Amino acid sequence: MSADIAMKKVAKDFRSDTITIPLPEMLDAARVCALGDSVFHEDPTTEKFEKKICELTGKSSALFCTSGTLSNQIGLRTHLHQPPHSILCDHRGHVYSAEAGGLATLSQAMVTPVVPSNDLYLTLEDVKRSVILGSDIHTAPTRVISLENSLSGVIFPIEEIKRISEWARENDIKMHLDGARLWNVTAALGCSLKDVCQYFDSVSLCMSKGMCASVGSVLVGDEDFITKAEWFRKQQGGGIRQSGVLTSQCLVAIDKVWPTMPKTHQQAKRLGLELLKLGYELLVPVETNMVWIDEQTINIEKFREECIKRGLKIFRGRLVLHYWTTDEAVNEIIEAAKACVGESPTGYNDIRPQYIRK
Ligand SMILES: Cc1ncc(COP(=O)(O)O)c(C=O)c1O
Ligand SMILES: C[C@@H](O)[C@H](N)C(=O)O
Repeated sequence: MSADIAMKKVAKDFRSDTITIPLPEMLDAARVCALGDSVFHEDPTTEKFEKKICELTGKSSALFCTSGTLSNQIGLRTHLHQPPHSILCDHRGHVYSAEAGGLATLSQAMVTPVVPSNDLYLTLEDVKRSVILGSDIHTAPTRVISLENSLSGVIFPIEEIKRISEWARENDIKMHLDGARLWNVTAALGCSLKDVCQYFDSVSLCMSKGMCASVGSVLVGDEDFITKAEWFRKQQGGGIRQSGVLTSQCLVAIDKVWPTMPKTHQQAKRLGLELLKLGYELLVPVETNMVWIDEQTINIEKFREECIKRGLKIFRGRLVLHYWTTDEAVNEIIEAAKACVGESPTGYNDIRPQYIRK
């Protein structure tokens, strides 16, 4: 498939930002980048990328990983030692709901999934209500609090992160952030990655979603943490060789894609507003690149049909916008929604992305 055809296809794909394709400049960079064996730390491009990520996040070490699942799971495993232990996270959290049970197998960890009382993000009060402290032999004490930012496209307020982080540190609990879309959050807030990462012992950032690289994520933390995480990466088969063909794309993404995210967010806000004008409701506010239609206010099957007619791809009520989304595609999905006005709603809301493929 030619690049032009690929770009036209992805422009109309609202299923996820995982479907994004590399920019031509990324593939050009991959073709000419310096290469070496990155298991021996001899791939100059990957060393350069990891150094750049350290500068941006304020962490002393970084580790390129081939997926967000890998970076999350080895990050959480690295914080853990001898079971019984548990991880506290949002009940919708990807580390818990969509990483194939990795916490149970690789980390032998129990999970405390918490429903946020505000339906948007966890508060310190939510955490305190569910955290497991002490050493009662009936329990698996909480060793890590794992947050996600953004989650369902919603920004986790930094003030609340600060409150949770300060309390966690007082109680000797580690903080991990699944920052798969932290690029979107910082672009929306106009803040730095450091501003958010400072409250966490480890952060996983995805390069293959809104950032458009074909593969990859990166885990950051202090030197001892990343040294141990690299061990688990190797154990899980993630020690790859000339990774410069991938990290060269990631370096271009930082310069060429990250700065365009406010435009994507504006497109999402416009789409959300037009849907509200048509009488539909949204499950969460549009704060970054996701629009969640409340499926109890739309005939989701009719909507899917109208999208297919227009060559648009969706799963269900979650609509995800990205670098390749065009204004024309946004106009077309609005027209598809318009064609459903008056149809009796039939949907239900499953807010876990991996279950919205039906
Ligand atoms: C919030 C979040 N974290 C982690 C991941 C995992 O990333 P990957 O698909 O690269 O394993 C995803 C989705 O892919 C995600 O949406
Ligand atoms: C489905 C899930 O794994 C993916 N990260 C998405 O949000 O589309």
